[in-house]
Amino acid sequence: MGCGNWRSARSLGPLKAQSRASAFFTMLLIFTYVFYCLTAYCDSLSRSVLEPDSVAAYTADQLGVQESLQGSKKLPQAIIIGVKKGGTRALLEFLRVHPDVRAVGSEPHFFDRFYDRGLRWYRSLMPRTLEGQITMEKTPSYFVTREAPRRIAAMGGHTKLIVVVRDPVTRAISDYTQTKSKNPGLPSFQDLALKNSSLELVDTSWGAVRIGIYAKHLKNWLRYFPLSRFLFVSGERLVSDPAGEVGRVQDFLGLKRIITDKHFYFNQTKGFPCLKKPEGSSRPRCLGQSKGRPHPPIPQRVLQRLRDFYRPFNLKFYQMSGQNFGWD
Ligand SMILES: Nc1ncnc2c1ncn2[C@@H]1O[C@H](COP(=O)(O)OS(=O)(=O)O)[C@@H](OP(=O)(O)O)[C@H]1O
Repeated sequence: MGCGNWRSARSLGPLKAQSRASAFFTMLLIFTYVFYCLTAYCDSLSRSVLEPDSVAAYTADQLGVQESLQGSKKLPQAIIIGVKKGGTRALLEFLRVHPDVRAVGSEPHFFDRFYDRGLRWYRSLMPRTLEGQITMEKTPSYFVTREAPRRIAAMGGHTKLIVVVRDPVTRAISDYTQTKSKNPGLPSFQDLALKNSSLELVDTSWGAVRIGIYAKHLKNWLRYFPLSRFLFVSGERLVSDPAGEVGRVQDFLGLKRIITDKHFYFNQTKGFPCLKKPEGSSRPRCLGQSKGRPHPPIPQRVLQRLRDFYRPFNLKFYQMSGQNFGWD
C-alpha cells in the first residue's frame, strides 16, 4: 500500500465507524421492537388461557374460540341423588370413564346444606364441559332431604335423577359401620336399631333405619318429578354385574354404550369390581378403603326383625318404581 492510499484509508476510517454504529443502533431498535411485540402477544395469549373470565379485553370472536376449546361450566344435567351407602361413589367413578361425562369429584351438598349460596356458586363448582358432554354430580343425602326435590325442580333444565338403591338392611349396617369407624364408642347396632333393645319396635328415628324407607322418600320426589325422570340402579347388581348396570345408566343418559365388560376386572383381595383404567389414569384402580369395608356380625334375630320391618316398604317401593329389587 502506497503512502497516499494509506492516508485516504485513515480519513475513511471514522466514516466507516460511524455507519457501523448507526447500523448497530438500527438493528438494536428493530430487535427491541420485535422483542416487545412478541412479549406483548405472548402475554395476551397466556392471559386468555389463564383468566378466561376477564372478558373485557376480548372480542366476542376470541371468546367464542376460547369457549369452544375449553368448554364452559354448566348446571348438572344428571344428579346421583342417593342413596347413602348404596354404591353412589362406585357408579360415579365408573361413569367418569365415559368421554362424554364430566363430574365433580367431591359431593357439593348444594341442595341440602349450601342452597343459600345460590346457583352461580353451584355452577362454579362444575367442571367445564364441551358441546355434547354431560355434567354430573353426586350427593346421596339429597334423596332424604325434604326440600331437595322442590329445589332441583326450581333449577329447571329437565335434570335426570339417578338413585342407587341397596337392600335397606345391609345399607343400614353399612351406614352404621361408617359411623362406628369415626366414633368407636358408638353403642351396638341392635341397641340403636331397636327401641329399648327389644325386638318389639324398630327405631325409625335413627337415621340409618329411616334412610332405608325408600317408598316414603320417593313419594316426596314424585310430587315434583314424573317417574320417567328417574333411573333406579341396583346397588347389588352394580357389584355383581357393573357393566350391565352402567349400560342401563348410559342408555338413560342418552350416551353411547362405551363402558362395557372390558373396562372392569374383579379384584379378589378387595372383593369388588375395579376399573382397569379409571379417568385420568392408565393404571387399574379400586375404590378407597372406606368403600367395601367388612361389616360387624349382627345377631340373626335382629336381622330378621329388620327384614320384617322393611318388607311392606320394599314392596311399596317396587310398585312405585316399577322394579323388583329382590330384597325379600
Ligand atoms: N366397586 C366397588 N368397590 C367398592 N365398593 C363398592 C363397589 N360397588 C359398590 N360398592 C359399595 O358402595 C358402598 C358405599 O356406597 P356409597 O359410595 O354410596 O357411600 S357414600 O354414601 O358415598 O358414603 C360400599 O359399602 P360398604 O361395603 O358397606 O363399604 C360398597 O358395598
